[in-house]
Amino acid sequence: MLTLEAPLDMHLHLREGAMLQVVAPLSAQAFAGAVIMPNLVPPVDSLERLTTYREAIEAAVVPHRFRPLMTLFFRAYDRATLEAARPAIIGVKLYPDGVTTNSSGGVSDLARVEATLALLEELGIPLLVHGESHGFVLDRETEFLPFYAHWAQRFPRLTIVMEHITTAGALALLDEYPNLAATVTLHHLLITLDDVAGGLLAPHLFCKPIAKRPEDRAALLAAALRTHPRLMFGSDSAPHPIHRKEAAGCAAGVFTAPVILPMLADLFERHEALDQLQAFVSDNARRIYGLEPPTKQVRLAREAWQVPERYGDVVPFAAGETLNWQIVEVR
Ligand SMILES: NC(=O)N[C@@H](CC(=O)O)C(=O)O
Ligand SMILES: [Zn+2]
Ligand SMILES: [Zn+2]
Repeated sequence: MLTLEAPLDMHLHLREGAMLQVVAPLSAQAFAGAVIMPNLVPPVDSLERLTTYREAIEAAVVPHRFRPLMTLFFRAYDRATLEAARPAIIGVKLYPDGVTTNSSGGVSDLARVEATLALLEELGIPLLVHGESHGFVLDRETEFLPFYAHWAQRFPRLTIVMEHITTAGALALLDEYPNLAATVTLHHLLITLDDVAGGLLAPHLFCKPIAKRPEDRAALLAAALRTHPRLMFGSDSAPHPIHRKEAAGCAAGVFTAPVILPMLADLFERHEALDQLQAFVSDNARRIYGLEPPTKQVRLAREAWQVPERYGDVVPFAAGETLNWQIVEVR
């Protein structure tokens, strides 16, 4: 038996409409809260849109106790806009233009964001970043690291979260600047590029940033298992309908929401690190963001269950596989 207090998913895509209705309850059952990504079409870039979206999420998760921690899509907002939004958001999410799903209209010139970063620093609003360049696909995260380093230095009181890191290099950067934090996904602790493209092409494992080399995975896993104090769990669960995944031109995103806590329990158990899971899935995030999540105890037991092949028209990670752990009680 394993009990987790207020697990948090610090990077989550819930979408809108029918998809929201299918996926939101899955996260809301298992987690006390989640950081909700703003890359809708059009993006969540005003307080009005954000409020409407939060209300749609709250309606979709009834009766679960679940706090959506909202983010605004990065724009060159003025001070008044950020001050008004501050009580309603956990941070502002920066996407370089076109680097990932629904990121068009993101930042096209990273040299021109600094006035906004200065405002975020002054107002105490964290900056969350999809940190990839437009370079060669395996080098994109590495090529972005100098921007993180530069901003961390230039804005020492700004909390900068490197979202879904996939490389040993990004992890190393964490130790250089105390105002950097990072999220890591479940799938990047488990798979490498070989799982995506080394055999038959696996569209349901295709995501941005793409899974990297075995040594990157090993470094990420080691940091998660010993729970690096500035590393948080963020699933980046990113559902797409099956016709967008099993297609010429496969959409990027892995849908892990239904399997996260059982698979994390299994992974941490296999590495004799179950005692570290609480810090990784909750305590670190609470400390880094200064969060007080709703109380929620999630109990898992070592009982086998089979992952469904589909949730609506979305194929989950580990579809059809039998997992060793399952959630047995939520209080
Ligand atoms: N990770 C992904 O591959 N896709 C995400 C966007 C993102 O987080 O970059 C999505 O919204 O589908
Ligand atoms: Zn991203
Ligand atoms: Zn994401």
